[in-house]
Amino acid sequence: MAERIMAGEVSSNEEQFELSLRPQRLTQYIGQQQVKENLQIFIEAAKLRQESLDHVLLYGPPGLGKTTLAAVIANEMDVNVRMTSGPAIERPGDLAAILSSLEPGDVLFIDEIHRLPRAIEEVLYPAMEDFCLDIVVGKGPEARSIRLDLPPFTLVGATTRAGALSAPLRDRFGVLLRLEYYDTASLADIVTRSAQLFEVIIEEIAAQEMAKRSRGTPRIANRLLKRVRDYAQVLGNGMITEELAKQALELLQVDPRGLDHIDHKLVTNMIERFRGGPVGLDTLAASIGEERVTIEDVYEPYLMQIGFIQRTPRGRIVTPAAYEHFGYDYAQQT
Ligand SMILES: Nc1ncnc2c1ncn2[C@@H]1O[C@H](COP(=O)(O)OP(=O)(O)OP(=O)(O)O)[C@@H](O)[C@H]1O
Ligand SMILES: [Mg+2]
Repeated sequence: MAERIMAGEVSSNEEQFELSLRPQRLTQYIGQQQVKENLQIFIEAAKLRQESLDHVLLYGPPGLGKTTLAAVIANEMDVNVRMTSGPAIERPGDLAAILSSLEPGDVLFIDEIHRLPRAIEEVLYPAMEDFCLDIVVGKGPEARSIRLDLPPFTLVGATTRAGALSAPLRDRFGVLLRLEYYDTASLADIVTRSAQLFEVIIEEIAAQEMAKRSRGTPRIANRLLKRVRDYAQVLGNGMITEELAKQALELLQVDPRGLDHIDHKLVTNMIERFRGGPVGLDTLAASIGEERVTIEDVYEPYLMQIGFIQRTPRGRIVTPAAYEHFGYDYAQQT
């Protein structure tokens, strides 16, 4: 399947590209004002006390900058960051090895922390709480548990679904930060900053046009910039003007609200075949030939975020705003 441009998730060949655009310090990290203000205070306080920063849980939809922020936190604390993810840690010993290799104050970043197996989570509890590891040595009646001290460290966990985290794990984080979708102004700043890093000249209106279509997500904004830059080099003189940006975005089939052909298919299907709903998730999934979870986790959240689809006890419904956007007459359907 072709990679979807408007997906919030990272695509397979994108990591190097993203790395080159990552802000390093809090001042370069655009938007998320409240998150930054809180972090600034906690970081400063920890530094004053010469302690490690409290454990931090970052949660929010994909592509909003959780991984980036974890690295920024380490930079601001002047420590190293060690990056891993829930699915990558298979045995308790893997985690023990990582923990015991940390330097005092280091940041351990665990992405997709909700996917950590339970047995491994249990190794984390004493590590987070008392900076120690409980290790069982020997077998059978000879077995005994010994306690190993760890250097103080900061666990930064990231998840797209805070609700999927077990309560005991969630409770061990001192700082919970929820990343929000970005507003257009912040996204335009991100596009402009990235363009500078690429050494591409971009008109402010063009940056705004791209920002509006980025679904509140920096990852998508940077991805659109990359594509539009290609058009600018091939069709223009390399400069991204308003005119060129609009033309390129049209060729990429991204509409003015950041919706693509998949969103289009989902909503128009609901309008044409189900009179705008209510329609149950399973029925909807079958009608467009998709998995139920894909609709729930990937297609639907942004459409709900902009108020085009609503969830009701009897199923999903299409709102008047969506009728208008896709050129349907709402009055005629009801
Ligand atoms: N606040 C920001 N300012 C500037 N650029 C940002 C910001 N947040 C994210 N980005 C850019 O967006 C891209 C995606 O960010 P990142 O990989 O940190 O997202 P994520 O939340 O970890 O996503 P995922 O949930 O998929 O792991 C990166 O290339 C990063 O440079
Ligand atoms: Mg990430």
